[in-house]
Amino acid sequence: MSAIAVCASVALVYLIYHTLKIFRQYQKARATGFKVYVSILDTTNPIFTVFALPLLPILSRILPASAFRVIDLTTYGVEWRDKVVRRSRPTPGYMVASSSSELDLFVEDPEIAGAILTRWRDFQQDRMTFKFLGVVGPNLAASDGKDWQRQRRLIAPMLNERIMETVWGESVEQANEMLETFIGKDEGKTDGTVDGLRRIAFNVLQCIGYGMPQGWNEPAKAPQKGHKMVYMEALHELIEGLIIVAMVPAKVLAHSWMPAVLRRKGEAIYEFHNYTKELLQKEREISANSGTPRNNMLSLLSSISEQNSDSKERDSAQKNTLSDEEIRGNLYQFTLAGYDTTANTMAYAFVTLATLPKWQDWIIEEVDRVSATSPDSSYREIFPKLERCLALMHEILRIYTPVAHIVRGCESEQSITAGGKTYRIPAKTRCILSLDGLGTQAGYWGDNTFEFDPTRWLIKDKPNGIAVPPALRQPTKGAFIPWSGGPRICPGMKMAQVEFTSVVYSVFSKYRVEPVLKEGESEGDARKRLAAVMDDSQPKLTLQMNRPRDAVLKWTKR
Ligand code: HEM
Repeated sequence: MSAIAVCASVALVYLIYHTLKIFRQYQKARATGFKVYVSILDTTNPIFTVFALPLLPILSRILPASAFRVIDLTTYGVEWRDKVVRRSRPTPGYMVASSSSELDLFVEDPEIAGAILTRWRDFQQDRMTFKFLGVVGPNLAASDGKDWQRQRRLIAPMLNERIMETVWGESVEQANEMLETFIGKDEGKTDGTVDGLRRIAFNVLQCIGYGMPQGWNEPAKAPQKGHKMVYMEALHELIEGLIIVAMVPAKVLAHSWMPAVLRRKGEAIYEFHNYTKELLQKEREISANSGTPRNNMLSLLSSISEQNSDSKERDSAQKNTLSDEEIRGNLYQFTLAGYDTTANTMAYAFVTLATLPKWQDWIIEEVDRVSATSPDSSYREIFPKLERCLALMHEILRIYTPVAHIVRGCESEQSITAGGKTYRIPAKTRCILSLDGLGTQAGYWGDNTFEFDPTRWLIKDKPNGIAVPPALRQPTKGAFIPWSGGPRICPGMKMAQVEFTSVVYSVFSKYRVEPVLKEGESEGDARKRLAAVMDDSQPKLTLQMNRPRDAVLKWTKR
C-alpha cells in the first residue's frame, strides 16, 4: 500500500469516528427537548474559544448565512453581538452537539437559569473557571463543595458595613481628585475618563484589600529592595494577562528567552508570591501588637490563618481557618473579581450620561435633592437615599452586562421544570447561562427592552417616599443576574453598589459632562458617535469598549 493510501485510510477512519461521535452527541441533545445545533468543531476546546472569535468576520463573508449562524451561536460573546443588532436567540435555550465529550446548553430562560444557580450541588463551578481563577492559589471562586462552603462562610461576611464606609470615603476622594485633574487641563476636555475610572476601581480595591491607599494622582512608587516591581504592579500584570498566565507555566513565562512583555507576566507570578508572604508576615506582627485586625481584607484574612489556630478540625467545611495559599489566592481573586466589573460599569454609565443629557439631569435632580436634605455627606446618610443612582447602575448592568455568562457543569443527569415542561439535561453538560441575554429578553422586559430607561427599576406608589435602604424593583428570579444568584451570588455586590453610587454622587454634585464636538459636527451627531463607541465593545474578561479613548468628553463645573 502506498503512503498516500495509508494516510487516506487513516483520515477516513478518523472521519468516521468523528462523525459517529457527533451523531451520538446529537441524539443525546435531541432527547432534551431544546433546539439543537451541530458543530463539526469541538466548542468546549479552549483553542476554539481563543481562535473562533477573531475569525468570525472572515467566516461571515465566506460561509452561507445559516452555517455561519451556527458558529456565531457557539462562539464566546454571541449575546453581546446579538444585542447590538437587536436579535434574540432561541428560547428557552439551545444545545450544541459537537465532537466534544461534553454537550453545551446555552440557557436563555430565567426559570431554568434560576434553578441551575440555586442547585449548586447538582450544577458545579466550571473546571475551566477553576483554571483561570485559581492561577496563584486556591480561592472562593475556584473552589467547590466543602472547600467552597468554608471559604464562603469565612470570607463573605468580611465585606461588612465598616468596609462599606471605607469604600464610600475612598471612592469620593478618588472621584474628586480625578475631576479636579480633568477640569484643570485643556478646558475640561479629556479622552481619559474610561482609564480614569479604571484607576479609581483599582485604587479602591488596593485600599480595601491591603490598607494601602494610593491617591488618584500619586506617582507610582519604586519597587522595594530585592523586587523587580511593586506589589500592585505585579497584581495588575496578572489580572491584565489572565489568559496567558493561566495557560503558560510561570517557569516558562519568566524564562530569559521570552519576549519582555511575557517575561514580565512570569516575573509577576513570583513577585506576587513573595510579596504576599512578606505582607502576611508584616500583618501578623502588627496584629500581634494591636490584638485586633485592621479594616482591610489582608488583615481580616490573616486573622483567620491556620497558622494562628490550634484547631484539629479535619472536615474542610467545619474548619474556621484558611491556609496561606488560600489567603494569597483570595487576595488576588478579590481584586480580579472587583476590578474590571466595577470599572467598566462606571465607564458605560458616564459615557451613557454624556450621550443622554435628559438622564443626566434626572440624576443631578436626585443628587441636589439628597445633598440639600442631608446634614452630612457620610455613607450612612447619603447611600440609602440614592435610589436613582442605583437604578442607573442596574440599567447599565442590564444593557452592558459585564460578565457575559456563567458556566456550570453537571456530572450526572438532571431534570429541570420550567414553563410547565420538564427538561432532561444529560450528564456532562456545560450549562452556559446567558446573563447578557436574560437581561434583555423581550418576553420578560417588554418591547422597550433595548431602550435605556432607568425608571423601569423604580417602585412606583411607594407609601412614604424613599425606602431605606434604596429599594428597587425585584425582577423574576433568574431574569436579572449580573451578580449571579443563589448561594454563589457575588459577595462584592454591595461594595460595587457603594463605589458606583458614591462616584456618581460626588461627580454630579459639582460637574456636568458632554461629548466634545468634532469640527462641523452637531450635538446630535456627536452623541450618536459616542453611542457607537459603546456599541463597539467586546466581552473579554468583562465587556469593555474597544476604543475607550474615542470617548472624548468635556467636563464643566455646574
Ligand atoms: C459591578 C460589579 C460586579 C459584578 C457585575 C460582579 C459579578 C460577579 C459574578 C457574575 C460572579 C460569578 C458568581 C457565580 O459563579 O455564580 C461573581 C463572583 C464573585 N465576585 Fe463579583 N462582581 C462585581 C464586583 C465584585 C467586587 C467589588 C468584589 C469584591 C471586592 C467581587 C467579588 C467576587 C467574588 C469573591 C466572587 C466569587 C464568589 C463565589 O464563587 O462564591 N465582585 N461576581
